[in-house]
Amino acid sequence: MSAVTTGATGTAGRVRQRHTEVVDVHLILLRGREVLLARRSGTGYADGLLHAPSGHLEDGEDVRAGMIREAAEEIGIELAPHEVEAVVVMQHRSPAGAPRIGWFFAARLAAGAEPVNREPDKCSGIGWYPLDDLPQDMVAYCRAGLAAYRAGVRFLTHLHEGGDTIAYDAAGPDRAVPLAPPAVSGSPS
Ligand SMILES: Nc1nc2c([nH]c(=O)n2[C@H]2C[C@H](O)[C@@H](COP(=O)(O)OP(=O)(O)OP(=O)(O)O)O2)c(=O)[nH]1
Repeated sequence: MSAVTTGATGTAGRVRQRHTEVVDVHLILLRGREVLLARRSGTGYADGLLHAPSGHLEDGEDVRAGMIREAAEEIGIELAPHEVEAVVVMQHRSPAGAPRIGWFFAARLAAGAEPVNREPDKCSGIGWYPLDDLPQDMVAYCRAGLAAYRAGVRFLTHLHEGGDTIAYDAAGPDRAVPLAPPAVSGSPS
């Protein structure tokens, strides 16, 4: 059996470009019914907006290891593998960007642990916000990811169209499209 390579010629002689996507990971760190959010600053993407602690997967990294690495790098929280649970997978796209695969992991703040802003050059501050009453000044897809988590929706797309804003806009179109019924009805514990 021959290997299929990017740019392989299809049966009709058409060159099929294999699609690739960046993978990013997002932490839903919970303290009771509050979630930790970080205000982006000086990064060139979504600056001024609240976002979950997050980052890009590195080459060869598994998604859970990437989440654990980002949590330590960005907020100084050391998580064991059994402490993080994959809760939402979302294909998302910025208004001017390419689609990405975003994984969201939930974790509970351990007793005695205290997150700190480890990347003040990229983040102007971190804080706790009510999961049931999320702030408006957020990255829209991230807010949709948290709302999906609350609703028990595990899989969704959130694909902006040109002209949308990266920021959540309560009056704008809702780009969240669930791909399966909620796994659990009601709020997660
Ligand atoms: N930097 C960047 N992040 C984006 C874009 N679109 C988009 O959804 N994101 C998301 C993915 C991640 O959740 C988050 C990026 O976090 P980050 O800038 O802290 O990434 P990182 O820690 O991996 O750092 P780096 O790879 O950029 O050096 O924002 C984009 O165009 N640029």
